[in-house]
This record gives sequence, C-alpha cells and structure tokens, in this order.
Amino acid sequence: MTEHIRFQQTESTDARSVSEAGYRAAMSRLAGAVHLVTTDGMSGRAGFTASAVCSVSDAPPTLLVCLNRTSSAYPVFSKAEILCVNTLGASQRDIASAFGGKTAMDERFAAARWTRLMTGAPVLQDALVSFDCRIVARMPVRTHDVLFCEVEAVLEGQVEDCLVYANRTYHSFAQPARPA
Ligand SMILES: NC(=O)C1=CN([C@@H]2O[C@H](COP(=O)(O)OP(=O)(O)OC[C@H]3O[C@@H](n4cnc5c(N)ncnc54)[C@H](O)[C@@H]3O)[C@@H](O)[C@H]2O)C=CC1
Ligand SMILES: Cc1cc2nc3c(=O)[nH]c(=O)nc-3n(C[C@H](O)[C@H](O)[C@H](O)COP(=O)(O)O)c2cc1C
Repeated sequence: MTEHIRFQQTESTDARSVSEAGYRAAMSRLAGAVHLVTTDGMSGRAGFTASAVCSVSDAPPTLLVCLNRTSSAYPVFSKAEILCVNTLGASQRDIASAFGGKTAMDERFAAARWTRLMTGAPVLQDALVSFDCRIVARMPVRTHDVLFCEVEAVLEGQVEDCLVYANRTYHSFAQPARPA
C-alpha cells in the first residue's frame, strides 16, 4: 500500500526574484545521469525520460523520482505500484529521445528490448544499471509528484560510458575504472 505524504505548501509571494525560465536556465548548467522510468501492470504500461532521480537511503535501499503531473505518463504512474529506473549508457541517446516526450507509448517501448526482474516492471536490456522498485510513498510537490521507491532488485549491465544530460544536450562520460 502506497503511503501518501502531505507537503506543507508555503505562501507564494507575488514578487518572485527567480522566474521559471531563469530557474530552468540555471538548472541546465547541472550535469546529470539520464534514466528511463518504466512501469507495467493493471494500470497500464508507460515510461518517460527522467533526470530528477536521486538516492534517498541504503537501508532499506530507497530512491526517489519526480514526475510532472502534466506528463502523458502520469495517469498510469499515478495508479502504479511498481517501477523500474533504467540508467542509460552513452550509446542509448536515441532511446532517451524516444521516451523524452511527444511519442506514443507503444512506439517508445518498440524502440528497445525489455526483460523483467522481481516486480514485473519493464527492465531495459543493456541499461548501464536498472533499479527494480516498489513505490512505497508519494508526495505531491508543486507541479510534480515525488515517488519514493524501495529497490527490490538491481541489474548491472556491461560497463560502458555513461549518458549525461547537461546544457540541454546529451553527452558521453567515460566510466572510470573501478578500484581493484
Ligand atoms: N524535472 C523535470 O520535470 C524535467 C523536465 N524536463 C523537460 O524536458 C523538456 C526539455 O528540457 P530541456 O531541454 O532540458 O530545457 P529546459 O529549459 O526546459 O530545462 C532545463 C533544466 O531545468 C530543469 N527543468 C526543466 N523543466 C522542469 C520542470 N518542469 N520542473 C522542474 N525542473 C525542470 C531541468 O533540470 C532541466 O534540465 C522540457 O519540457 C522540460 O520541462 C527536463 C528535465 C527535467
Ligand atoms: C533529459 C530529460 C530529462 C527529463 N527529466 C524529467 C523528469 O525528471 N521528470 C519529469 O516529469 N519529466 C522529465 N522529462 C520530461 C519527460 O521525459 C517528458 O516530458 C515525458 O515523456 C512527458 O512527455 P509527454 O507528455 O509528451 O509524454 C525529461 C525530459 C528530458 C529530455
């Protein structure tokens, strides 16, 4: 059962010093990993490209995903109990674009090959790493829902360069070798 957490909205002031466009321009300077967030089940199949993904806790392993409520994927995710966060490698920017909006859901999923782990959520074959999750809590914050997800299984793919999103474009980042 998903826990619904209430967010205390603070009073908005009319005289905002930072505009939406100014905030987005500032955020575009941050480099981040690119993920496909996917789900499948009674509520349907859906997926979207996401950069707003963050580790919350390692005990139990928990991450969060921020999903805009205007997204075409939202109606499905609002009822979903499971999801998979598939972190992309540098060779997967076409899949990132397909899931980045304005493409029909069936067409998005046809652009890649899929498998499953524990929960039944779609796991992208050849992802850099996939986190198979159960959604344990939701918090609506402003325009987005924050989904808190407990990680039930992890699949690490072949080591390749990471896909990075920065300055509104995709880049490759060489995965440093792991210390012995
Ligand atoms: N967190 C989110 O919801 C994100 C949404 N996007 C969406 O993808 C599309 C392409 O974006 P860009 O080419 O990067 O240009 P952009 O100027 O729309 O976004 C620049 C940066 O601002 C942030 N951002 C953008 N829209 C946001 C939103 N609605 N809520 C919170 N943060 C947001 C992200 O960090 C993004 O990398 C846009 O429609 C954008 O809204 C992109 C990145 C993150
Ligand atoms: C690089 C990138 C990162 C994105 N990150 C997020 C995100 O973290 N959360 C989100 O709700 N939308 C994010 N989006 C936007 C969604 O992928 C996209 O809007 C979504 O697929 C909905 O589009 P649609 O309504 O046409 O389906 C991102 C888009 C791109 C290109």
